[in-house]
Amino acid sequence: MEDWEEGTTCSSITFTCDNTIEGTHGDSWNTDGGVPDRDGAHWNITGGERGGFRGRGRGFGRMDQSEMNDFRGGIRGGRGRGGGFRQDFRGGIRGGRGRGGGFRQGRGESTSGGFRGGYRGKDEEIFFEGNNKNRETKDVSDSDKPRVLYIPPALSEDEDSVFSHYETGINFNKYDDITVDVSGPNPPKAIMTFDEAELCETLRRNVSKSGYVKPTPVQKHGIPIISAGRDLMACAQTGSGKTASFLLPILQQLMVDGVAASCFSELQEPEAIIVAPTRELINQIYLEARKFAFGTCVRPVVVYGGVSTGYQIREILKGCNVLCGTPGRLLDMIGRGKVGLSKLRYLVLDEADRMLDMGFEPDMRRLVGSPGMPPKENHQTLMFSATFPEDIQRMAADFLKTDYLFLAVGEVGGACTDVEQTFVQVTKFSKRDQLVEFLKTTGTERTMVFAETKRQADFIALFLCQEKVPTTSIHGDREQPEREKALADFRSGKCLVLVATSVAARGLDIPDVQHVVNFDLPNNIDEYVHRIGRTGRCGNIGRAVSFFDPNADGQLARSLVMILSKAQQEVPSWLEEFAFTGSSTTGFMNFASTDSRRGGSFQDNLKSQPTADDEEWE
Ligand SMILES: Nc1ncnc2c1ncn2[C@@H]1O[C@H](COP(=O)(O)OP(=O)(O)OP(=O)(O)O)[C@@H](O)[C@H]1O
Repeated sequence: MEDWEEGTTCSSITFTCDNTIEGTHGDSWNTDGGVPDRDGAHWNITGGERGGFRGRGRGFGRMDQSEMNDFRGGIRGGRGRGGGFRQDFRGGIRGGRGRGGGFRQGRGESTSGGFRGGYRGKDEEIFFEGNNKNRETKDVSDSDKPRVLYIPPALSEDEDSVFSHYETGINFNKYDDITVDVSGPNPPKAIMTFDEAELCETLRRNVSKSGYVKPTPVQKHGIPIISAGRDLMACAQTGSGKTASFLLPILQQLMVDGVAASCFSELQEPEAIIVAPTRELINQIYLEARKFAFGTCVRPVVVYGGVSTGYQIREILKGCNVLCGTPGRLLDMIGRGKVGLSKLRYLVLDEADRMLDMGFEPDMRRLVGSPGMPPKENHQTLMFSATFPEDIQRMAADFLKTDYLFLAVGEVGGACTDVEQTFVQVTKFSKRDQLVEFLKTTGTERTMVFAETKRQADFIALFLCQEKVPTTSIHGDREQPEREKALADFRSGKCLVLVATSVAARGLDIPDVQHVVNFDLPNNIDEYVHRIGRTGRCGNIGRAVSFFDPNADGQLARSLVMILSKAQQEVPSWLEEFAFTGSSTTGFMNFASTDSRRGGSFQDNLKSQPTADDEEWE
């Protein structure tokens, strides 16, 4: 058995609203007396003296407001290991997390007042432990990466499930009115219909089975640009079909060239690599690729953290033409010699501005500098996002041929105009009540609630469960099976509310999300644009409600006013006043008006704002 081969799979846990958490291995998550850590020790979560969140027997719903809102100072404890949502709804909550990456705190250290500087975890693999029998016995210093055993459930091959999709909305045809600007030398002519794309028969059929009748603007322009062999930086609003705009021309070309997956090689050399910043997003892109490639000989594969490496290697070795991955796992596969780059023809960066900001840029440089990677002149590089700050555009040019095309559909970095944005002025102590009030108005409609931190997300989820709102949560401290289950429960409607950190802000395409609530506003405007873009997708109408706390969110006010005005939405007078007379005059307006090669932007301050969280992205 090779080093990467792992035998055991783990089961998922259940996160329910009846104040219980169940592990399917029979683990109890009752924190009475503390949560066992990986060494079998217990850390105390009950001691007020040690900053403990006084948990036992105390319902979250019965906390007073200052505790709820000030829990940052009141939670302590390192992170134990073991799968499951280490939280006791009766009051306990886990604290800091002991993992290899970033600047995270070690096990057993207090999170209160701790430095949360880990931008993203590098050593992303987590040993998912259902019980002690599965525990990794390797010396931690030898491998601080505990082995991941999780294998995702097998995907259905049933056509109905492969092609399941949601309907386009009433504003789908309004996409045609959006101004499109293509800059750069000799752009090819746009197509107006999918017929003009001259797709192979199977691809054409798959497009039609996906419910696509006519292309969106980014598809009308993006497809011929990619088919013409050009490099591309494309910016189009959230939910407007960027994924198909790169998948279709890539698959089309691979099919024309007769590319077919082969399992007769220990080294797989994909023709296309697609990278995205989060596990859920790359998995979604993979599912789209699998859908469009259905019934063809082109085989997409996905690799991302939190899943058994051995399982993913076996998947790659079955044949791999289009490899979708988060950067860490992708580089790992290349480093292990399972993936070769010499046949690479397409490199796609989805959420490209995120992939090139300070969190992922080194990995992207490592990827393009990997042995065997053809020089940029010999492959196409394609970048997509709804936001493209100028400084990132300039840096992105390093990865592109000099004659790349810049495609701007509507305002670069603008919010989706189908999302009605409202703002409620709050204090940090009134947010919880405001959220409950708001959720009373949404009935059975699906809502995503964004919180600043993982702990905040847990607290809100827990609180809403106590309020009998079926809620789940997704963030970087949840193990992969939990993350996948949370998304599945939200997608299926089992949970009407998904509380999330920024890990779910970009790209996720979940049907019928009618509302987004910014319980905490993000600290940069691009993230705001992506978050509210989880609703109002593909011509559907959505609503975003943001809690604006002047004490915390002042620096965002000017950018918000700009975003609202550009989306032709009403700007609350108090927000405008605050933006231009208050303390926010140094605010960032971190979006470009156009192709950076033309100059002239709305950027007051060109610094790209990193996402200020300690989130585990990939
Ligand atoms: N031409 C089309 N006709 C009908 N539906 C489409 C079309 N193009 C895309 N869609 C659907 O629209 C939804 C949004 O597409 P997609 O996820 O690619 O958006 P996006 O632009 O990448 O968004 P984000 O910026 O949030 O990542 C998906 O469900 C997709 O299947």
